[in-house]
Amino acid sequence: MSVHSASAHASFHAIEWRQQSLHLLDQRVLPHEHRVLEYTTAAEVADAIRAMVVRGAPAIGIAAAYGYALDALAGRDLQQAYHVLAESRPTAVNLFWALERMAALNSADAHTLVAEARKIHEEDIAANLAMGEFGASVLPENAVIYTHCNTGALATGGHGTALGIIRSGYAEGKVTQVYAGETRPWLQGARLTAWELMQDQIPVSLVCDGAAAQLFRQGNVDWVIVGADRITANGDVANKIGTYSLAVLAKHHGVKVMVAAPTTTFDLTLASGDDIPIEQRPQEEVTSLFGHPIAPQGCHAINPSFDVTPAGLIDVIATEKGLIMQPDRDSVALLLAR
Ligand SMILES: CSC[C@@H](O)[C@@H](O)C(=O)COP(=O)(O)O
Repeated sequence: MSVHSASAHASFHAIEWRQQSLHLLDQRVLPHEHRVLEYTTAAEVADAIRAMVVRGAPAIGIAAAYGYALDALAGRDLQQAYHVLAESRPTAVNLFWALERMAALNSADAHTLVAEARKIHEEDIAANLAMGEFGASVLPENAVIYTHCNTGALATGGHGTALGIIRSGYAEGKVTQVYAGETRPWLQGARLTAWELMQDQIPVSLVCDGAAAQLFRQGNVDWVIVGADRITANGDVANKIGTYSLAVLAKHHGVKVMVAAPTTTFDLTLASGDDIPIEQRPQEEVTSLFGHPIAPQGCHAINPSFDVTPAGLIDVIATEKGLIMQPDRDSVALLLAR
C-alpha cells in the first residue's frame, strides 16, 4: 500500500482576498490559461458567479460573502448587495446560506463583515478536510472511483468535497484510479478535475459522459463520488446535470454512490428534491462549444444545469459531521442535529 501526501493547499487560489479586493481565478479559461480577475463590488461578483468565473456550490457561497463585504467596505446599500448576489444563480443553497450569515451581522462594521467572509472561507476548508476523512473511511482498498463535474479546490474553499474524499483516499493509499466524466456543456471534468488530479499526480482517465455505463458494466468502478448543490430534508440531491443518470446506472450495475457535501449544502426548508429550483442556462452553451457553433444554426436546445437524484439511489452522504448511510428524512435530521 503506497501512501501519498494530501494537502489542503493547492498550487493555486481559486478565491483570494487581498487587502480590500477579491481575486478570482477565471475558471472559464482553465487549464490552458491562468488568469486572475479582481473585483471590488457585489454586482461584479454576482456577474462573475453567473458567468462561471467562479463556480461550485461552496465556492459560490464564499465568493458571495466576500462580494457582500466589498459593498460594506464601500458604504453601499447592503440590502441591494444581498439581492444582486442572490439573483446570480438559483440552485446552490450555499449562496443563500452565506448571504444570510452575512446579513445577520448587518449592524456590524465593514471590517467585521470582511472577517466573517474570511471565516466562512476557512470553515469550508476545515469541513472539506473532515469530510475527506469520513468519506475515505468507507472506501475499500484499491478503490476505483468515477466522479462528475469538478468538486475540488476550485469549487470550494480548498481540498474539495467529492474530490477531497478522493484526495484523502489517495493519501491513505486506498484510491488507485479515478475516472473523470467530461461533464458537458462546461466540461468541468475535462478542464478542471483532470487538471487538479494531474497536479496532485493522482491517476486519472478522462471519459466522455456517455462512457460511464460501459465502464460500470465491465466491473471497472467501485464507487461513484459526486458533490451536491442542494440536499433536501429527505436526502434528495441536486447536483450537476448527469448525476442522476450516473446514480441510475450505478444502481443497475451494483456500483456504490457517495455524495459529498458540507452541512451548508442542506436545505431543510424543502421537503424533497421536487422543490429545488433548477437553473436553466442559455441554449448556446449546448449548441456551441466555447463560442464555436456545433449544432445547425437555429437549432433549439434545452440546458438544465442540474438534476435531482432521489435519496433512494444514494448509499452514503459524507459531511464534515459524519456519514449519513442510506439517507432518508430520519437519518438526515439525526446527523444535522449533531
Ligand atoms: C463542491 S462542488 C459541488 C457542486 O457544486 C458541483 O458538483 C457542481 O454541480 C458544480 O456545478 P457548476 O455549474 O460548475 O457550479
